[in-house]
Parts: sequence; structure tokens; C-alpha cells
Amino acid sequence: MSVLERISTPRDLRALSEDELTQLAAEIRDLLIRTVATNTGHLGPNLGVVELTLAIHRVFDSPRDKIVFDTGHQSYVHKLVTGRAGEFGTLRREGGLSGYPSRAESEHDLVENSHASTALSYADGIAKAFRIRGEDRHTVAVIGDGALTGGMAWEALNNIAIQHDSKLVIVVNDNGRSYTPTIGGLATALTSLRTNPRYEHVLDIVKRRLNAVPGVGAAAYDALHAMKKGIKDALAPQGLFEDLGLKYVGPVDGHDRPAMEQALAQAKRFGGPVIVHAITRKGFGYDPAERHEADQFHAPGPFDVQTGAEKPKGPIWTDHFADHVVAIGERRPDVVAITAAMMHPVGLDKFQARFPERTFDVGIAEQHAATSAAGLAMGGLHPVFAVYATFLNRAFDQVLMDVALHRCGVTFVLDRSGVTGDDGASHNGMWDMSILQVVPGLRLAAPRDVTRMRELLDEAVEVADAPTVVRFPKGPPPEDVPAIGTEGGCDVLVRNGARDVLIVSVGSMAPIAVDVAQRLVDQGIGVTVVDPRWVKPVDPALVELARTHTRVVTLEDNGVVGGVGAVLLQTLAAADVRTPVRIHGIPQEFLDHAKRAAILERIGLTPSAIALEVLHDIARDSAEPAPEGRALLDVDGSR
Ligand SMILES: Cc1ncc(C[n+]2csc(CCOP(=O)(O)OP(=O)(O)O)c2C)c(N)n1
Ligand SMILES: CC(=O)[C@@H](O)[C@H](O)COP(=O)(O)O
Ligand SMILES: [Mg+2]
Repeated sequence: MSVLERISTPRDLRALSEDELTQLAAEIRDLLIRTVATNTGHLGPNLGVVELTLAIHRVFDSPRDKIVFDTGHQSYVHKLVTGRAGEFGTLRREGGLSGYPSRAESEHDLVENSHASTALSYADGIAKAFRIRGEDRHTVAVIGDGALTGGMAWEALNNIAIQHDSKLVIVVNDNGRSYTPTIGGLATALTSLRTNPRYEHVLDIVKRRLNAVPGVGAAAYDALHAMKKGIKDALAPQGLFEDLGLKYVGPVDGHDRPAMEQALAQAKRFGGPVIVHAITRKGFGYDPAERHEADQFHAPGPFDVQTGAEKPKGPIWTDHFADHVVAIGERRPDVVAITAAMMHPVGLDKFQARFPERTFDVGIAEQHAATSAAGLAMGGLHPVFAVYATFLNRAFDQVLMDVALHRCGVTFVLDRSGVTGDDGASHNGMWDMSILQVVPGLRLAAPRDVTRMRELLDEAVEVADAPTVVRFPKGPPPEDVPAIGTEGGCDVLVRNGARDVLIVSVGSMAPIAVDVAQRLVDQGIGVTVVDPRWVKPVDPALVELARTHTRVVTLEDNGVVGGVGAVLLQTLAAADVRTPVRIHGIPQEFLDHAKRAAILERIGLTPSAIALEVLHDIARDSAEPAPEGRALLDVDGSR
């Protein structure tokens, strides 16, 4: 039996010998590598926190003590030692373990949100609650150096610093990277704490002198080395954390589990808020990850365990954006690019290579990115802020009051819009076409294919007096979906028969819309399919086009509440157009992790489900007996 198989709760860790703990760490690394190689997931971050997580669970008493993981992508080790090792093979599989903490999975899990920089705020609140309730319980927050570049983390630290009796231990997991090396003054400050030359110099002097003392010298040096933090405190510049009034312990070698346990135990005894600064390496213990230049296997696709070679994959939407934004940059010297710590994932790496002085990585700081973009526009440039759709949520006020209010020409490129799937509820880009609807002057485009993406990006960067948004989904784009004409201010994709049904297809829904149209035409129903391209504002010509049809069906890879369909319905009503509208989109709920295709199937965003719905509506309105689903269309779409 492996050591890991003997661990069903964290308390089992306390009975292990040093050798067993070393063996356990090796077993965990092996399991992480083999599982992520097939299931995908965050290998680099989790390899970096094996010893750190074991130390936390040996010093603290989860679930009585609460452990919060910032972003949550580095919680696999936590899952393995909290009773889920046996089902770890289901990682990121539908119905299996989530790639992030999950309250449904375990009482040891608390925060499911994968948006970074939130852990310290949760922890501040939990620690205050324990104090007010008179409960002698600790709260531990694990936050990466990248997540520390998010403004919310500093809002929390500002408050935590004055909560002198909050039993709160903040473990800064400092591996020097987000995907790429962490940027900014904070990274510099952390590095100075990590590598203070005065501290190293003094330690060398002490080591030489002590080792010169026969017998006792070496032992004394070892004792001193184990207390190296003390020297550090004495010599290190007043660290930024201590300047805030926070107790600081470290830096500690995050892969030296005994040293981590000693530092955590010291922090626990303190009884107030304290920072434990752990120095780790992303991908530690797996050479292909440690050597992986781009992001140290932050979130690799499937890969070969022996070589680390990732299975080749075809181009995704992002790759096409990456090429086209460079072309825009070539012809538009005023265009600059911004990323929030995701240069490669959002496709700005080529732009950065070509125009390094016009590319800005602001850290995990989407709010700053948006308002800084407004500043760049005020300064006469045209910024393109490329960001995952879900992460723009946190910069809504900045888009509204800093960009749109001042009519700044900023282009937001929202990658991973719509259902993303694998990364769970907080990663789906399902809110942008709802929340951005309320931003006065903002123009929103949803390209249906790569050709339209290029065209719409070109149009977007021409707009100098309002924010523009171009959004596209995760994964490979469809083949181009050509237009057969224009009508209602839209591209016409299908025009067949009478004007029974107008399908308004938004962005990536085009292939589905065309398939739905064919199924309806097969049933003798006349269909027009249009793609508005710019979905905000609604073109008045589209309103008139709707007026000439018997019914309207809208399809969008966005929440149905407040989305494109809802706004079209509202616009038709305001124009006294009484054509009934059926809105198809993502139900306004948090979607459990699964593959995108499986989720689209489950929520009915498939050609057969949509076609059936239309047939039902037609039958209902014509008072004919509702068609039996399978009689007309089998669920799989066969007739
Ligand atoms: C608000 C937000 N923006 C971007 C991301 C994407 N993201 C996921 S992990 C990560 C890097 C996190 O770096 P760090 O906190 O240092 O953790 P590490 O991966 O190094 O362990 C980023 C940018 C996110 N999860 N949340
Ligand atoms: C944790 C996080 O926010 C990202 O690393 C996320 O995993 C994005 O995944 P994709 O880049 O595969 O969409
Ligand atoms: Mg990091």
C-alpha cells in the first residue's frame, strides 16, 4: 500500500515519519504528473506546492481551521490529502473532481471562485468571524505572487494589518511567476526579500567562523541556518509587509517541508495576522515543467509523461487574433496592447515580440488595465486590452465610468467568451453580453468566424470615441460561414422560403443556426438566418426585418438574462413590433465543469433541441397538435 493510500484525512499526515512524508511527496508528484498528462489541468502550480500543502495540513487542523486557496488552481495536493486521492483520476472530468476547490466535494474546500486575488478578503472575513464568535480557530490563506498583483489583495492587506488579534496566516507562495515572470514593483520587492545580499554575506561570514570552531562549530551553524529568518529580519530592509504593520516570517524554502512547518508553527503561535513568505518553483520535481520556458506547465494540454511533449493541437481563435493584431499594429502605430498577466493565453505574445514598447503586462489587475487603457486613449493612443471574458467582469465599473463615460476609444478583445467548460462555473464567459449592454455608447461585436473576426477587429480599432468589444469563444474556430447577402443591417446566412422564422444568430452560434434552418426548411418552414456582427447597439433595420417575420429566434453563447436576445425583445417592444421572440442561450446558473460540447448539449444549445423548440412554438400557435419530438426529429437530429 502506498503512503497516499493511508491518508484519508489531513490528521493522518501527523502520524507519518520523515521518510514516509518524503515518500508521500514523491507519490503525490507522480500522481499529479500522470493524471494531468491525460486529464489536463494546472500541473506547474501544483507541483510547486506539494511540501507547502503538506506542511499546512500538518500544522493546522482543517476543516476546523479554514484554508483558502487563491484562484484555487493549486489545490490538487490539498484534495489528495483530504480524502480524494482515490477519485483523482476523475479530475476535470464531467461529474468528477473539479480542478478547483468544490464545497460539494469536501468540507475542507471553501472558495470555488477561480478569479484571482480574492483569498485575503475571504480570509479577513473568516478570521473576523472566528474572533467575534470567540472561536479559537485559524484561517490560512495561500496566495501566489501573481495573485498578489491584484488590487483586491492590497485592499485586504490594508484591513488585515489592523486586525491585530485575527488568527490569520497568509502563505505567500512566491514562485516568481504568474504564467510568465510576475511583473511590477511587488515582484521586485519580493525578490529583494528573497535575495537580500547583506543577509547572504553575513550568513557566509558566520558559517566560515563557526565551521572553524572544532566540534561545536558545524552544529551551531546548522542551528543558526535553521533560524536564518532571524538574520533575515535583522538585515533585510523593512519589507513591504512589515511596513504595513504585518508580522513577516521568511523567506522560507517552500520545498523544505520541515522548515515550512517550523515557520507555520511560529506563525500560528503569533496569534495575529502574519505573512509566511515561501519560496517555491513552479513545476518543481518534473524537469519538463521546470524547463518549460513559456509558463512552466501552468495549464498544459495532454502531454507525454516521459518527454513532457504536449500533444499537437490545431489553431484556436486566439492564434488568429494573435496574427491579426500584429497586422493592425503594423499599420497603426497608435495601437498598443494590454494583458493582465496572460500574454500568451490571450494571444499578445507575437505583438509583444514585434512591438515590445507598445505592449503592457499589468499583472493580474484587470481594473487597472481598463482604466489605464482609458488613460492611454486620453493620451492619444488606441489600446487593445485582450482578456478572458469572465475576468472582465471585475472591471465593469472601469469600463462604464472610466472608459465609456469619457468616450475613450478602447478595444476590449474578449477571449474565452461563452461556455468554456473545463474550468468550471467562474470561468465561463457568459456574462459579458449582458453586463456590457448597459454601458452607454459601447459597441459590441461577436464574429462568427475568423474572417469576420478580422473585419470586426479592423472596424473596432477605427472607433475613437467609444469602447468597442470583440468577443470570441475558446477553442478552434469553425470553417468560414459565408454571407449570401445583407438585410436588416446584418449578414444573411440563409434565406429560404416564406418569412416564417427569423433566426438572429450571434457570433459562434452561426453553424448551429444554419443547421437549425435546414431542419426547419425540411419541415416546410420558411427561414431567414441573419448575423448582426455588431450586436450592440441593435440596428433599427433589424427591428424592421423582425416586423416582417412571423416569429424571431435568437441564439447566443451568453446568459439569456439581459443578453442580445433580451435586448432585441425589449427593442422590438419599444418599436411596437409584436413578433414573438424565443431566446436561446445559457441559462442564468453556475455551470458545473464539463466539456463545452457536453454543456451546450445539456443546456439545449444544439440544432436538434432548438429546431424542436421552434416546431413546438409553431404548433402551439397554429393550434395543431404539438409534434412528437422523435416523430419529427430524433434527439440526435436524424429524421
Ligand atoms: C482575475 C483573474 N485574472 C486572470 C486569471 C488567470 N490566471 C489563472 S492562474 C494565473 C496566474 C496566477 O499566478 P500566481 O498567483 O502566482 O499562482 P501560481 O500559478 O504561480 O501558483 C492567472 C493570471 C484569474 N484566474 N483571475
Ligand atoms: C486558472 C486560470 O484562470 C487559467 O489558468 C485557466 O485555466 C484558463 O484556461 P485556458 O487558458 O485553458 O482557457
Ligand atoms: Mg506565482
